Amino acid sequence: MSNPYILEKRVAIAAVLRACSLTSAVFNNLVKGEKLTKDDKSPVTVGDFAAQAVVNTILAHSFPDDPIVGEEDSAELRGESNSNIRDRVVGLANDSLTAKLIEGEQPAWGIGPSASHSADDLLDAIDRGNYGGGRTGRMWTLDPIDGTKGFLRGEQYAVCLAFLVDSKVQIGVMGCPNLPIDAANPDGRRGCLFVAVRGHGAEQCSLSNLHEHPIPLRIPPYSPSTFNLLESVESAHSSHGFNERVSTALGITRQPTRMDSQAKYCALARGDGGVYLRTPTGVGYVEKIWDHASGSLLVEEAGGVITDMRGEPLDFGLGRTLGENFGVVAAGKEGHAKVIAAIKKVKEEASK
Ligand SMILES: Nc1ncnc2c1ncn2[C@@H]1O[C@H](COP(=O)(O)O)[C@@H](OP(=O)(O)O)[C@H]1O
Ligand SMILES: [Mg+2]
Ligand SMILES: [Mg+2]
Ligand SMILES: [Mg+2]
Repeated sequence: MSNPYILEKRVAIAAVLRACSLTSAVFNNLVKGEKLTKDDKSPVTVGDFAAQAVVNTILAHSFPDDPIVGEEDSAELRGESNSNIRDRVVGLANDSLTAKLIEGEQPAWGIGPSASHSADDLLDAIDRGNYGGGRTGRMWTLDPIDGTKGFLRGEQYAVCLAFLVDSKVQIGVMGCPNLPIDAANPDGRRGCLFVAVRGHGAEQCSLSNLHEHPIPLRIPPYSPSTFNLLESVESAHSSHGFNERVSTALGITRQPTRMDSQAKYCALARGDGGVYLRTPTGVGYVEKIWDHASGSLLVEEAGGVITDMRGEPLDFGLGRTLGENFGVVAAGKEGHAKVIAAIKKVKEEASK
């Protein structure tokens, strides 16, 4: 069957590419004071706000009735105390939207030299991301910069966009501007785009040239000699201690690969690491759908399995969060079964 969502895929790729150029420019030139701290104490930069404004503006042009669950909102930018940050966000978003069209892009998508927007329009675009989510209908979910802490540290981050119908992810697009194109050559060229379409596979290509070496992604069969953990850099996001016990129970000798953002799903999908393991740290944090939607489809379309730590599927139909889920386990089929068994063993031992 052909992909029924061709336009959605093309627009999503265009939006993520523009957002990646924007975030890369900020990454290379982040000026002190261009970030805020949110109520939950997490950081947000001018790059996060501007990237959400750009992606939501582009989505609104092609799909004006589609709701969006986006991570950021514009409340902090509207007050006079942050007017310098607001001006920078507006400037960045307009620079991105008005950049000249590249092959495959259409002016009707709200981009190109005449697509300048007012500050109010761009703040409103950010707030198009305030949809509460739900079980039925079309919707998008966006993480304009996933791994903001990695972004600020100068490490990995990802622009992540997913399109869902009836709470099932149909398209996942992720841009990883700092990820080496070839994992075997970590000092080589960087910047990858990952695209997954349900029922149509997953592929990686270069962010700078979509025609350059598109690689179909397939998680390789389980192999004890190469299998290791992909986990958060931040120990507050995933329990490094619990992960280590699971690793030991699996007899893994390789060190975990620590990486920020959904770039972990991308690494897994191309066979670079064995399992993405995210284990709750016990502070009652509830996972957000934008942190996993696009990555989950990438893993599935690369032949893998994704569940929580109990082996339950992730449910993207519960609202903006994944609700009562317990972490994330994503791996190839055989590796996934082994990890779920190891988690059970570690939990049983802990309760003795
Ligand atoms: N206590 C916590 N437990 C799990 N995830 C958390 C968390 N606090 C924040 N996060 C999420 O972890 C994401 C980064 O994941 P990772 O650790 O894999 O890089 C953050 O995304 P943002 O950077 O988009 O805010 C944020 O949504
Ligand atoms: Mg954040
Ligand atoms: Mg995130
Ligand atoms: Mg984010």
